[in-house]
Amino acid sequence: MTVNADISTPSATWRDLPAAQQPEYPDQEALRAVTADLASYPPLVFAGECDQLRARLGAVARGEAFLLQGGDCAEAFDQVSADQIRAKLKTLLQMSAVLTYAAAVPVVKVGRIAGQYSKPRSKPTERRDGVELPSYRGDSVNSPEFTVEARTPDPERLRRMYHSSAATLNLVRGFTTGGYADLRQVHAWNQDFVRNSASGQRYDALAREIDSALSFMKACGADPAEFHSVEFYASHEALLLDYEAALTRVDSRTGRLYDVSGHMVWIGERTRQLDGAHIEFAAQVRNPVGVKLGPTTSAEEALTLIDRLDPEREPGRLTFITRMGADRIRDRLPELVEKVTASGAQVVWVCDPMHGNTFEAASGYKTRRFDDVLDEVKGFFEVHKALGTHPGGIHVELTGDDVTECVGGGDEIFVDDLHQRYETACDPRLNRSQSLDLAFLVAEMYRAQ
Ligand SMILES: O=C[C@H](O)[C@H](O)COP(=O)(O)O
Ligand SMILES: C=C(OP(=O)(O)O)C(=O)O
Repeated sequence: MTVNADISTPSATWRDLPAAQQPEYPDQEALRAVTADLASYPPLVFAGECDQLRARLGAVARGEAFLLQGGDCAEAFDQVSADQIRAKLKTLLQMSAVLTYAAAVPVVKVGRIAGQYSKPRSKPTERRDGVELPSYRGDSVNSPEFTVEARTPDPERLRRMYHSSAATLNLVRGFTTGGYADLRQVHAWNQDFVRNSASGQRYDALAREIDSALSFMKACGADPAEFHSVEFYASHEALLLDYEAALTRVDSRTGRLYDVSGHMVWIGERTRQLDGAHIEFAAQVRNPVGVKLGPTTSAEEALTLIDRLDPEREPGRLTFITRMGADRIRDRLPELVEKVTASGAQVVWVCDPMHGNTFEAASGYKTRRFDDVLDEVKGFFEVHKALGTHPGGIHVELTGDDVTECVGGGDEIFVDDLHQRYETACDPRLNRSQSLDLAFLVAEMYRAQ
């Protein structure tokens, strides 16, 4: 049971600090009314579930499991449909089956889902044909159309974010515990895909092996409950502090604060200032938290983040999601890992191979090369191997749809193909085939490790 946190209590110390990347709402009274309503709504997740994820991530920190975290760059309100949610889940389940079976490691599955509606932007405004308007900041803030009305931040969108997250989470819970995620469905997840895709065919061969292994185990009398449902957790960037605070509640079991908008929340590269509101907010809640670390992060900053966010040095509490870029990871990561390890902290190290590898194609589309994504993951594994530390997982932007947003991959997408199905609301995502390719390659790297 959780009860509302009084957001004017000392736990709201973040309110006195500068908060980067917040929308400028023209109607503050409307914002207050919406957040007051949100504070009265039921939690989207339970504190006990957050504790369970923290324990699972503790196993990752100790080198006993691998984290697969993935989903849309930005979820969109008009894509809260059964088909879209199932496609994302199916892709993550397939990737997880590949990693579990081919790398023989337990996989902790966390979606960028049911709350990933807010985007930090490089520039506060966008200019087109001499007209300047606020940038699109995700469906929780405004709308992508280039009109004054669409781009004006509207606090009512926070309410839609809550309801969209609730609907998504409800379906995800149904899929993951109601039979769809049963390992015996390992073929079914691939049915619409296998015929015309190299990665689909490779997956099908693996699914056949899994099937035989399951039949063998069943014949031996082993058919554990773990094979019939999966533990799946929801995560998003805790960007809009008004929303996150309205969903922060006191856990009646422990008296501690939990952000019940998602199981895990992370603080982005653009909002992780040590003296800023986001880190202060994350320090107050008991959820497992992540922090993105870009290529300019110093070892001192990483150590201070540990002191702030994981003072009890609890494995699973803090995940560092590095996003250095393929050309910098081998230079930048070793010092961070070495100094953090020397400090005695046991954080989860995760590689986001997407955000340091974005570029604009001549056609104007933002894109990423599959080879750069792969190279960053390779660099991540190399660094951890050299230091004897655990490459804890990957964090990827992906979709279950056959979009053409990133170039390369086994079923190669060329720069000239980008226009065919470029559907992301913000950054380019791996499509289903590229996601599976990545899972197979990561599994190979993990085994070699
Ligand atoms: O997903 C991450 C950021 O929101 C995104 O990379 C920012 O993109 P921009 O540089 O186009 O603002
Ligand atoms: C904005 C994101 O990443 P970063 O903070 O690493 O730029 C993101 O993961 O959506």
